[in-house]
Amino acid sequence: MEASRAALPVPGVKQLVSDYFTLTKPKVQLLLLLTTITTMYVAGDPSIGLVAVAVIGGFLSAGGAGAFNHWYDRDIDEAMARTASRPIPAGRISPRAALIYAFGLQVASFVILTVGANVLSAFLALAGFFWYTVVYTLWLKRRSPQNIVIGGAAGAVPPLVGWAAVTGSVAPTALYLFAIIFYWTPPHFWALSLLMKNEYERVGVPMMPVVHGEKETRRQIVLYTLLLTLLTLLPFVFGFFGAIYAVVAVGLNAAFITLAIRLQRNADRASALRAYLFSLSYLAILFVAMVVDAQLLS
Ligand code: HEM
Ligand SMILES: CC(C)=CCC/C(C)=C/CC/C(C)=C/COP(=O)(O)OP(=O)(O)O
Repeated sequence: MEASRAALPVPGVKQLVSDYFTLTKPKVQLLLLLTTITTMYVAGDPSIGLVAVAVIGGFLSAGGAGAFNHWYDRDIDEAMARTASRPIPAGRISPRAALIYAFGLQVASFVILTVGANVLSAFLALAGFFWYTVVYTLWLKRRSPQNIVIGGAAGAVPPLVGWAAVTGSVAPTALYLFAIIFYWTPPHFWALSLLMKNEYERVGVPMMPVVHGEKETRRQIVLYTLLLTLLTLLPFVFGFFGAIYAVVAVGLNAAFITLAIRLQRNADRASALRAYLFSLSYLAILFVAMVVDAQLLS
């Protein structure tokens, strides 16, 4: 017993800090927070202090949700090469500590947003946390190939948090931004899921390519990219944004549709990877274009 305990690696402080940071899914957070910050400048003229509050509050909430996801999925993460070295399956953080950390981060987020911004932004972040933990992670991820369509709504919440922090309300423009991320998520994730199909199949997660096949997944990617195109041009039609947004949106959508159609025709891994990587730039550039447009119009 003593011998096996002695054989376990004892993580140093640096490793531990890095592991707790990893639980928050920091790279995904970069894009989530970009959508929060840009939305705040579309909504109005926030102080740097308010932006900092929204960034910290948003990070803690989404980070708590990410930690919860690491906690619940530790069994399947252990069985997949991509995720086996994550802090919990690798044994560097205990499941109990991760779960306490997850709720601790969400509580901190609620307090910071309530005190530093307003209670509406705090409740919206809490709703995002609930949706990602309960609706996506606990309920849908292992049950339905529609998991990321419905569950993906959590990732679309950050603009609502940003908008509410600035204005104290949720206006139609904020709902449009929510809808854009909602329709962007399926092509973003399904392109990647084509590359991870075998692993998902092995651990029994019913992602689209596992349940309906790769051909149908590629068809759905084209379909959602077309829906996303229609949606991203609507704010322009309704006069929310001007010419700069329109030009950028048309260019981005043309590129995304081209990549989606190429993926459908070529059906190879390189095309799937290209579509996934482009999806990240697509969302970042679109949201930055909104700010440039909104700032120049005002
Ligand atoms: C249910 C919805 C979503 C699912 C299932 C999903 C899934 C994934 C997966 C599996 C990865 C691969 C990288 C990894 O292993 O962590 C990834 C990468 C990424 N996702 Fe998503 N995603 C979703 C929504 C979002 C949203 C809403 C955003 C931001 C607005 C986002 C931003 C990113 C970014 C920035 C990366 C690249 C991270 C890296 O390079 O490691 N995702 N996503
Ligand atoms: C406002 C708020 C609290 C939002 C939270 C939303 C949030 C953290 C979205 C992240 C989306 C994401 C990385 C999903 C991957 O989960 P996965 O379990 O399918 O991927 P994995 O296999 O890499 O763990």
